[in-house]
Amino acid sequence: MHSNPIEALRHQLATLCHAAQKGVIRLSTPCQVNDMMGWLNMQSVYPRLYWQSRDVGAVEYATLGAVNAFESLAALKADLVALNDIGGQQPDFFGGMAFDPHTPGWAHFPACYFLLPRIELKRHQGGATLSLNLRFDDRCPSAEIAQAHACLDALAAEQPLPRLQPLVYQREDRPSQQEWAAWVGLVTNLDHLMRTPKVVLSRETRLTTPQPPNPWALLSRWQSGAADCFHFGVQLTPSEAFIGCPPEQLYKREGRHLTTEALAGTTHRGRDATQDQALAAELLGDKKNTLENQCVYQQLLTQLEPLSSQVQMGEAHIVKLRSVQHIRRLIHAELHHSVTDHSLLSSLPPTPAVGGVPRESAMTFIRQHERHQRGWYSGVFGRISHTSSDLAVTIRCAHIDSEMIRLYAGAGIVAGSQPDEEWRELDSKIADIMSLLGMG
Ligand SMILES: C=C(O[C@@H]1C=C(C(=O)O)C=C[C@H]1O)C(=O)O
Ligand SMILES: [Mg+2]
Repeated sequence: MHSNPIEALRHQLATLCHAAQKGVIRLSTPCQVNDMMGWLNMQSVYPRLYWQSRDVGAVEYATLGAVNAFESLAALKADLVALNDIGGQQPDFFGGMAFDPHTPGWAHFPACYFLLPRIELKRHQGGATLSLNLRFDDRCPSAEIAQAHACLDALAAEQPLPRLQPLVYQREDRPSQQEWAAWVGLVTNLDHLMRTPKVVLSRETRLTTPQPPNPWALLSRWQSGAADCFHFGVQLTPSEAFIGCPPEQLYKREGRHLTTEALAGTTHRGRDATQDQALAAELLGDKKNTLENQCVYQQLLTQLEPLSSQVQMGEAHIVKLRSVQHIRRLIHAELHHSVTDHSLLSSLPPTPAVGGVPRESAMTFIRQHERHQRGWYSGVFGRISHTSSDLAVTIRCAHIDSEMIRLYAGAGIVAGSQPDEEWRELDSKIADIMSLLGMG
């Protein structure tokens, strides 16, 4: 990126008459960028965050710093209401949530964390825009302006991402395959199935390595092979990153209109088109996989019913990803006027795509058995604003720190689940990222 956009923002900031300002002020300028992650990787301001939704040609966001950060949905909601009362442009908030706020998660990841970025680089079909957010509330306005100046001064030029090197690592799975088989046995025990028809069990795969890869270089490669997925990355601090390419939407809200989906039920990809289609047809007709999907849509319909004036569900169809295929059903709803992102995020996650049915007894099983910390795996990540919100379920993801990469995968255990098949399903869910790590 050239220095002119930064100059342009400096100029706007210098001529801003802050005495007359209230709420969030956004200064923007057009700019040029080649590689959003190549830009992000060079910056020294944290948090560094990347988000791109799943739709074709979806806007890409790369953000730096935080004007505000919220560690509870209630605090975020209060702020959205306050800003809307002031009027004017309504900003985007970015962030995520852990799978289970009631168990200890990852050390530096709060159970809920959404931020209003200081700097936002946005790439859309027509080009790119660099924006600077300022906030005029009870804080000292001149300190706010000084901080904004300091942030602009810290911006560095984009550079190509480093090359990925083939990774040398030691692998350790938690649970082991043997423990996994025992858990699947417990969940598929008839008595247990009567009370808890589905539990999504998960595995943490630790890859210990002397030199972990650059998370942005890895995400960039991963993204290029995962076109039909969401793409996200976040570094709250320099030493840790959480990245992923999830195929699953938690929900998208445009005004009162909500779109969500039941994505569950899995098979692998075929060797050729004929085998691939045969596997897809088999998946759609399979009893165990149909049940996995049904558990998800039934629960979503039940939860949306009191929040909506109308709920509709589409036909079951197949989603083909690089290494797996899934069953999906889309759901549309018209939300009642009182329903906010706070209400949606308080009721929908964790969906039975990552938790189970009934939710509480599935969670109890998971809390009693899983010894790894899921943290933000199988949680939520995305963008929230007054007018529209867009959130993914954080599956197909990796946590990277200075010593290891942690990969996560889960599988819905229902009547008919076989331990070895479900274990293989876990492996196919991490196959994309494993091949990138091996290849360098
Ligand atoms: C839990 C994950 O995926 C979920 C489980 C699936 C299944 O068991 O068939 C399929 C998609 C998701 O609902 C994961 O990828 O980690
Ligand atoms: Mg499954």
